[in-house]
Amino acid sequence: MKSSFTSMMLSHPIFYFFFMLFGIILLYIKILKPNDSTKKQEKHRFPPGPKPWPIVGNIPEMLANKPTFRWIQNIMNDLNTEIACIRLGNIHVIPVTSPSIAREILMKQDAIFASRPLNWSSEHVSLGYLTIGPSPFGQQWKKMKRVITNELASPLRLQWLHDKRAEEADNLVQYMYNQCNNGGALVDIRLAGKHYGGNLIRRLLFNKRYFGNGREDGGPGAEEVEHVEALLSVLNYLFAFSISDYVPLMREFDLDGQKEAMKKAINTLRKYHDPIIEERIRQWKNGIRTHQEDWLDVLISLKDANNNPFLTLDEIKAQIMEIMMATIDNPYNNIEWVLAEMLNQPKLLQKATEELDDVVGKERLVQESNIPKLNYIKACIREGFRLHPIVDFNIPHVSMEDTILSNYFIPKGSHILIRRQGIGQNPKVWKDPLKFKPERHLKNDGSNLTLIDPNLETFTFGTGKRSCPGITIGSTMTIMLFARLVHGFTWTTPPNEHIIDLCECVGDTSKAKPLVALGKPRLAAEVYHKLDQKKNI
Ligand code: HEM
Repeated sequence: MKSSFTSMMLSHPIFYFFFMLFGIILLYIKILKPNDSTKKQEKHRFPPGPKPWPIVGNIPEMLANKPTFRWIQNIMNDLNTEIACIRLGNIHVIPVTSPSIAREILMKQDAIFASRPLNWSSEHVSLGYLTIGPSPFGQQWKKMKRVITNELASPLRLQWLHDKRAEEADNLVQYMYNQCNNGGALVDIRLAGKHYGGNLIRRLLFNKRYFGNGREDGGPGAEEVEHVEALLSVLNYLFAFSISDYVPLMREFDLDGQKEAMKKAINTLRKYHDPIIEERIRQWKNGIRTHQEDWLDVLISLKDANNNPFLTLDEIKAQIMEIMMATIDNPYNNIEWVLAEMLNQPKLLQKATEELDDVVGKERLVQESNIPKLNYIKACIREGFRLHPIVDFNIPHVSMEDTILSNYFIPKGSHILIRRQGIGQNPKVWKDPLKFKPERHLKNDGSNLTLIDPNLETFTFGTGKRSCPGITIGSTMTIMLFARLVHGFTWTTPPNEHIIDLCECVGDTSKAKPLVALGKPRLAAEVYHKLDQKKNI
């Protein structure tokens, strides 16, 4: 009875009608019916940008218009837009110059935009995404972020490292004094700033300033010059718009020569770092070392729940290289620009000096404990970060799902490039955006100023999940570097230069010519001589 009913139904035309209808519905749901992403895309357009070619997108224009960051700046200026879309291969690259869109990315939609792009250079430098900066959002990033935030850069740990920082701030003054104590001399400020940063970070990580024999006058030896240049060179090649990052078929090739140059710089760094790290691990294993003295000791001593080392050798090596790189570039670039701008407006320099004399006096050197009272000094540094960040593009963020940003469709996998300089010089946000005016950062109530800008109108450290974990140490270093230079010495333009040339490099946002200024000691001679005595203790 049952089977005759089934066969009757199967032979009935209505069955075929419903069968076809069901098939069509399925087809519609699976293929034809727009999914969420297509719906979003239909309602919202991509941000404005140049029309892409099939497959390669805008790569041909990118290759014809080096440096890429200036090409992107020009596209945004021509389109008069604060958000754009440039297709490189099949990747949507989204540059942004508006603080409100940056807040949407890093605050409102932080969970969506908290990843990083996968590419050859970051994979290579992080030994396969073992470190924080270039790692995509995930367990490894969380593990290493906790290590830096809780173990290395916590307030207690930074307090523990105070004397090492003080020692390098003293060394800076002594090195400058040695150069100009005979009635004044021309001093290379960029060199001094770079090596203060290099000395400081080597001191914090390895408890040493010099890899080699060093120099009596406190300046960098050949090894330290090579070390700092290699750090800067690796930074230069990270996220440097290599074609192979956008066209997967090209991954194995080195068309722009970037891979070779980066490998060379990484090998230089490993030549200096690895023997120290390996020897130190041996010392801890053999019980020769039992007392923590620096960040390397802290990293080696971390233990998991079973009392095994928490970090592998590769994790320690890669993370140390990343910390070195993260520390080196921002402080020296900032103070070089700030001093250059202020040499062209000597009244500002005078105001900064007066603040230091009021707060510190002239009988001793400025110390970290003075920082809360140095609001004008901090305003100058903030103004430097606004106008002259070391690179225009922040480290790229990657969208982990399709989303809408400022009413535009942003597909999953897009690379978001928040333009630090674009934000800092945005005329909708800042009056006279190209003028160096520290006063704009001062608060009327005179309360303690910091270098952080929670509104992201100056994009210095970012915010949200991928924000900088080195804010305190980075701020302290930059402030101390600038304050020691201004408090300890008078600075004027070189005799044959009435005005400092403020042109930027074509290839990046650094000052085209290194700043050289005429320096003279301005404190009592005993203040500098005391440093000599300390050294001899
Ligand atoms: C004045 C000095 C510094 C400035 C201006 C600065 C700025 C920044 C910025 C803008 C970012 C990217 C934020 C984002 O992607 O949205 C960043 C990330 C980072 N910074 Fe700094 N930084 C400084 C010093 C340091 C120092 C001293 C350290 C290490 C102790 C450090 C470690 C890092 C790390 C590990 C990241 C990656 C964070 C992540 O991807 O989760 N930075 N920094």
